[in-house]
Amino acid sequence: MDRLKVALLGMVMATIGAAAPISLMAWLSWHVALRDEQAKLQSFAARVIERAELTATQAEAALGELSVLTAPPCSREHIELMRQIVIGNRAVEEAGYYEKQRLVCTSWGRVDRPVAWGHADYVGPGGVEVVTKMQGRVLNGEPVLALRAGSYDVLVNAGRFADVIADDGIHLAFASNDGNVIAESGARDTGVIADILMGRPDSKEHPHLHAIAKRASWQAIAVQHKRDVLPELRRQQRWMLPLGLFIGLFIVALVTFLSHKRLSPLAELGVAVRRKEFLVHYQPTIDLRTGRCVGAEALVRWRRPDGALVRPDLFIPLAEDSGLIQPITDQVVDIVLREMGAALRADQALHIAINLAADDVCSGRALAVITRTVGRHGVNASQIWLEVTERGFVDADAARATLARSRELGHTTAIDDFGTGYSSLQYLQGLPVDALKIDKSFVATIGIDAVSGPVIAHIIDMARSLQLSIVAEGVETQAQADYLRAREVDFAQGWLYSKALPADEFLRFYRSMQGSTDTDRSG
Ligand SMILES: Nc1nc2c(ncn2[C@@H]2O[C@H](COP(=O)(O)O[C@H]3[C@@H](O)[C@H](n4cnc5c(=O)[nH]c(N)nc54)O[C@@H]3COP(=O)(O)O)[C@@H](O)[C@H]2O)c(=O)[nH]1
Repeated sequence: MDRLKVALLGMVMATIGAAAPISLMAWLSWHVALRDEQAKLQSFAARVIERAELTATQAEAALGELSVLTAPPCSREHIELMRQIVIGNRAVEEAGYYEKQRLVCTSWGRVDRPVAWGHADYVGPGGVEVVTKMQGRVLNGEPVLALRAGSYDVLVNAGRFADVIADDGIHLAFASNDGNVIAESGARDTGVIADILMGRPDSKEHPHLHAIAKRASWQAIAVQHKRDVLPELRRQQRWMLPLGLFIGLFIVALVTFLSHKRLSPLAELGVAVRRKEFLVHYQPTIDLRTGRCVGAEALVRWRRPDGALVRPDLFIPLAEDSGLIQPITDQVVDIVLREMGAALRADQALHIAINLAADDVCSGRALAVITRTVGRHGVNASQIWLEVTERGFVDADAARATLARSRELGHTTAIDDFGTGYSSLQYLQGLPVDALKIDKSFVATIGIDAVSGPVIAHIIDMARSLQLSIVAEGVETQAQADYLRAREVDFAQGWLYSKALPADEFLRFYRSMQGSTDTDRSG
């Protein structure tokens, strides 16, 4: 993914990451507030049911006491006993005595107008009848409910059934299961209880919240307008919104961090390794004696997704520091054998030099990869030169073992950039190497730097005394080439001959030079 896409994706994710937790917390605080208010309504409904049951139990107890009275009906003594029972019972307002289904006397005296034994609305489990709208008997203008058993009834203020102290805005109702409202209390939202009893406010869009508690033939309903949830909502939002903001900021910081990491050169290089974005150019190696191209140095390049070609000195140090160099070496080996396999098989005098990094040399791991790949392509190991810089000798014993092993396998091993590190004659003597590449900084001094000039002569003498082949790098002028040939340096590379070329161009160059000599070239 290119940088623009990563940056865009990062921005989109950061925006979503910031907005999502804040929206989620806003949504959650609303739902938690609704849930809490719903739970509160449920507890009020349950309290109404408990209150109603207590009232009914007390009224039934009064009926039980009335049923065992033995005084002559409606006598002074009987009325007094009824009154005592009413006074001693917190739920009952009045007791009545019936003969032939007509009210004859109550706890307050004889009745002057006849009240009929009306139709019972419900019959409880113990045979107690309930009349919800008692005709003809009213207490202080309030509707009453009668419970009857035997010849007696007791009147209960219907309001007692819903007589629960609730928060402002909560409407409580006590009703029969068939939808007959018996008592209501608290704020009144006209029509809402009827809606609920008819099962209408199921929709989440309904402006009211409600809870129902049921017991036997009764139900209690607690209702509240959703706008009354706002104080609870604000309470929830007081901690949820800052939490959402904090999570949002955390996500933005995380996305920013990951995007930066993803956009870092190292991350890009990691992606390049995974996607195999590397290619190889070949810088021809010229035999200074014959002037012919006898090989090439494989030099890696990184082609980025936008097509730009990145020079190795810009990414090889990063790859070496991060451990990515090993897979890069593997890819270079694979590309070289794929592109040059046929030419190498056709001309066994042709060689390709591959650069090994310090990690490859110390671990020796690259040798196994090279051996496998070379074998797969049917190429002689001797045609693959391995170049090692002096940085590869940090672990001298490991490097020595790798060089010895590569020699056993048949590769030519060369010390690259010779002269720029700490190599000495004594040090070189102990190393199993076959060739020495003189760094281009020394070649550049030929003919112009009187002080450094003798150094290259010294390096050539030293290599000669160790019977090492010599390759001069960075040959840019004919004078340099002449000097090197006069000093019997074996090979040369440099812009005098060619820059590093793509595979097909290198093969053309190599074939074009098969018949030529250095004399031809220098004209
Ligand atoms: N571990 C690996 N290292 C590698 C690999 N491929 C390259 N490298 C190392 O990267 C360094 C830079 O290489 P590059 O940019 O390709 O430069 C090479 C030549 O283009 C340049 N050169 C060649 N001729 C001339 C010249 O006449 N003048 C001049 N100014 N420059 C010239 O020199 C570089 C080759 O250097 P060397 O390797 O020392 O022969 C470089 O250190 C590469 O080693 C890889 O696959 N693995």
